[in-house]
Amino acid sequence: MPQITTVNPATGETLATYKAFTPQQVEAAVAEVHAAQPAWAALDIAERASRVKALGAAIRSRREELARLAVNEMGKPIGEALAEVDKCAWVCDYYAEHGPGFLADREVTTDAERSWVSYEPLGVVLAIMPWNFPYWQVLRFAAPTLLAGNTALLKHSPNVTGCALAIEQLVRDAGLPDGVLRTLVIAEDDVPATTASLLADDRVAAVTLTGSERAGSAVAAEAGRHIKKSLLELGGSDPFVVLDDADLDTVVAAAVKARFINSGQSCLAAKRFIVHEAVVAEFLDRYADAVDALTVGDPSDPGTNVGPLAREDLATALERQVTDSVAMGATVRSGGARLERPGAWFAPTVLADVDLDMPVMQQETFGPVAAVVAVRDDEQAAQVADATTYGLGASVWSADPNRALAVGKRITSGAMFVNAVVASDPRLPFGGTRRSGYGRELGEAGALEFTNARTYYVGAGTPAPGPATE
Ligand SMILES: O=CCCCC(=O)O
Repeated sequence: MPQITTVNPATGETLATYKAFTPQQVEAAVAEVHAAQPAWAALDIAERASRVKALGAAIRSRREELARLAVNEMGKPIGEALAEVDKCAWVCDYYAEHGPGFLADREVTTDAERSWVSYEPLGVVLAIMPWNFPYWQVLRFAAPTLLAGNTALLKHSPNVTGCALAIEQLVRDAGLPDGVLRTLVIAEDDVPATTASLLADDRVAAVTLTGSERAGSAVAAEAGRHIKKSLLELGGSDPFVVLDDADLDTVVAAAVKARFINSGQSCLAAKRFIVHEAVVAEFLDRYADAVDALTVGDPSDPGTNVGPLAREDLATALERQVTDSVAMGATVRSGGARLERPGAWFAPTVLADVDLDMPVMQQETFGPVAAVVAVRDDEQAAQVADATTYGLGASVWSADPNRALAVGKRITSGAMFVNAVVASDPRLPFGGTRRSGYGRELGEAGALEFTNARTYYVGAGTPAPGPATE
């Protein structure tokens, strides 16, 4: 049987080897998760909420250990790994408290004696998840989706197999019934065929995927073939627009955070910095200095700001995007190249003199690379910000929030932030438009996403219940 070997991207050293599931093991997991769903859904929602709350507590109780596992498997700096674990516990608490209200029946006045909408689970949901936030991406799906009475099959990225198995164990430790969530360990080469057969299986009702456009398109096509619901959370090339009245102290600090979180490997990181020409020179000087001051190094050291990329192929792809853009005329203001050390390292990079047709503007850059482009006015800022196939997040910075909003409203995105770094929040819906995907996670929308909004209608002419007449 194929094996999965996890590698520490900071050192290139092997961490662990896992046996991939046999087809029989996959079948057993599907059968278990399918069999568990009706009983789980039949529990009172308050009971399911208390189990989701317990999941949050289980996550908190293993905070350090979980964070270290993510550091080792995908190179996330430890401070960010701890914050990710905390956010997972928060999303469990949030849905345990608010989910029952979101999922409660809603009475609707019609011609009926009584009519209402009930939010009922779809069944088994397949979750295909990425390595970049190995816990958060799973928990933000799982907390509301399980609470709604669904069960889940998790197909995680092979490079974070340890994290994937830890999540399954946490669900067990928290006392959720067996089979509410199972992790499938699938070797990379077997993923397309296994996914296709899972989506063809009548026991699987829906799929959610966070990942690349290529994977999202293939999975959604397969789900569509079988008339199954899909949710796609794909890439992004978020604009960070700086107007000429913005406070540069605030903006420069925010621009560092917005681009270099998770060593630049985030769908909703700002990637294109669109700066008014009146302030672009000063912005660039200060931004390049701030980026040069970042500590790049051992991700297990609390002082580290930027760690390695999660895999060698990611570093190679990023290097190509940078060198091709430089060949087309971009100027390197910071970094600009791989770092010569074992592992998948790329220097925090700022590129100036960027044009719209360069790879760093046309494609998603999944690593620590910021592209800065100058614009002459608000009109051009909005146009350049919107000149992308993506539509995940966007931020606009100005001393005048109304001016920023006027620009922001002309940009297509799932989230528009003014004078704040784009970030997901359990209380607010999260998701994309255009090639960033569709569907919403988090907030009330996330609680309802994998439910059947079922209409109940009891006609006005319904005879009152009473003894049967002959
Ligand atoms: O790649 C996507 C990252 C999403 C991170 C978040 O939800 O905060």
